[in-house]
Amino acid sequence: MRCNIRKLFTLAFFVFATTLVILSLPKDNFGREWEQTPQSREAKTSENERISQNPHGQQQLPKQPIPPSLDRSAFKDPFDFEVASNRILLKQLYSLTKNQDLDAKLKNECRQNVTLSDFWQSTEKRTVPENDSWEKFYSNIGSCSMYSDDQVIDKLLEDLNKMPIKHVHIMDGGTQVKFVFTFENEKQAVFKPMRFGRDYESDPNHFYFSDFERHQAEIATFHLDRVLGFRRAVPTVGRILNMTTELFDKAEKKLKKTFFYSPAKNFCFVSRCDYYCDTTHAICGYPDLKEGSVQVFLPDESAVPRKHNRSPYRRTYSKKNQLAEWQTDMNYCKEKVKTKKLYSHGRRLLDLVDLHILDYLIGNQDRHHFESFDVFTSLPSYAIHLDHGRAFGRSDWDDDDILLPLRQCCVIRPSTYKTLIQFYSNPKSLSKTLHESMSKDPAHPILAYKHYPAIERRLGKLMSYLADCFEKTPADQVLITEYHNPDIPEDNQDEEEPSEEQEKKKA
Ligand SMILES: Nc1ncnc2c1ncn2[C@@H]1O[C@H](COP(=O)(O)OP(=O)(O)OP(=O)(O)O)[C@@H](O)[C@H]1O
Ligand SMILES: [Mn+2]
Repeated sequence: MRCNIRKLFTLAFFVFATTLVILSLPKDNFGREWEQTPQSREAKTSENERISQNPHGQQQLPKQPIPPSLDRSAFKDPFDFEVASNRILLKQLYSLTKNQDLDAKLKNECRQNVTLSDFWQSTEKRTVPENDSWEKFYSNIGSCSMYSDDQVIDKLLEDLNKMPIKHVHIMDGGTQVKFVFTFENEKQAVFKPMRFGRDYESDPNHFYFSDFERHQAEIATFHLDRVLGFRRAVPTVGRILNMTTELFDKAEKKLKKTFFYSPAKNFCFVSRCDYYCDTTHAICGYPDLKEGSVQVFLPDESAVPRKHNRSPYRRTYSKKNQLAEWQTDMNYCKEKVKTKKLYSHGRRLLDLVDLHILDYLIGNQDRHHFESFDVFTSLPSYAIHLDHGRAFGRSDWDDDDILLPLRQCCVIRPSTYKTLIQFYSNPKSLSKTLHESMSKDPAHPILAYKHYPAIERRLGKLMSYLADCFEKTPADQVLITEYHNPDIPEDNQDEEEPSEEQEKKKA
């Protein structure tokens, strides 16, 4: 009897101790990480599924989700994280730039801001039509920014989102699936379809040049560009389309042929392009709805020509030689960029820095070229912010190489600096302002909320790189409205470096 009681006690003690041990064990690390970042229900299920199916292997392609704008309840508080600017860094920046009159400087940034219609009127006595929102946008293209009148842009975005579509063509050029929409008024736009949910993170084993395009990155970058005051990105809006009536029925023959019903009875297409236009990567509706980005077509190049320039900060686009010269040589800007005709005098070096600041915030490693309008003959042209389909691929990682133009050249426009420091020091953060702007899009929410803390984190690092520049270079040489290299003669100013087309013709 006594023996049995002792056994019972021992057993009870053992069970109690085991329970205590189990309770005190740390929870699965993946689970904790995911609980920390704000995100949608969609992310939790797809990511947890991915991890449980394949904890250490390659990412699998996630299922195509329903257009999130149809399921707003899935999105919780986007600002469930702390934005803390570094007071010491802020103080350091204020003190290093205390003698700089930013407002006086930024007045010189754009010496002559004219619209295309005013320019043609005064130089050629030509009147530009303004019959619809496309024509209004075209005629208001400026010599210092792509647009200035928000009402014109908002109406254009509304039309891009609502106007009935007349034809759908496969777009030539580029590498991944894109359509050209022709609307009732014969005006056009570029459509990029949604492939994955907003929470999809790029596979870390994929190169930037083989990553999937993301339609939401195009929309979000248009908004961020506007929030940052650049206004050099192409207006882009979200749109949910009916696969049958708006895409299939209006599609050209060679596109129509690629439509099919999947085993799940969803209507899908493959289209034709160089990458990911095959049955395993088919784009499917739910069951007949498809979301995508609609970006206004830039004016036809025969009327408003553009120059296509290869970026000096282009990556290698090669698996074998992965690092470009600029990624290994911190003197690259001084020796190889500031000395080039295109960058030695004028606005272009500052444009390049602005472009890379934007790219850093959005995580875009794919800046191989940039285009600029070749129409304001006597005025310097700006780099158009175009092609952001590969941005917002990772929220957990920052590629500081994207900022090398700033870190090496150490120049920045006073207006850009003013905007950045305002956002960094203000209680109304950059991500909040961006969120507010994107909320106006009919397909909102545009970004998975986990990208908001990523943007704030990157802004903090950007400010710290700026402080490094101010530490090693006098502030008045960093905050400039035009760059001029005293060692390079300025005489042949209008004889610009040949564009890529000219180089190709010569070859
Ligand atoms: N909105 C637009 N209006 C006019 N032309 C455009 C527009 N968007 C893109 N293009 C043209 O189409 C080309 C390809 O577009 P984009 O760069 O977006 O495609 P991509 O598939 O990302 O290409 P790549 O893989 O070469 O980067 C651009 O270089 C540009 O000249
Ligand atoms: Mn691209």
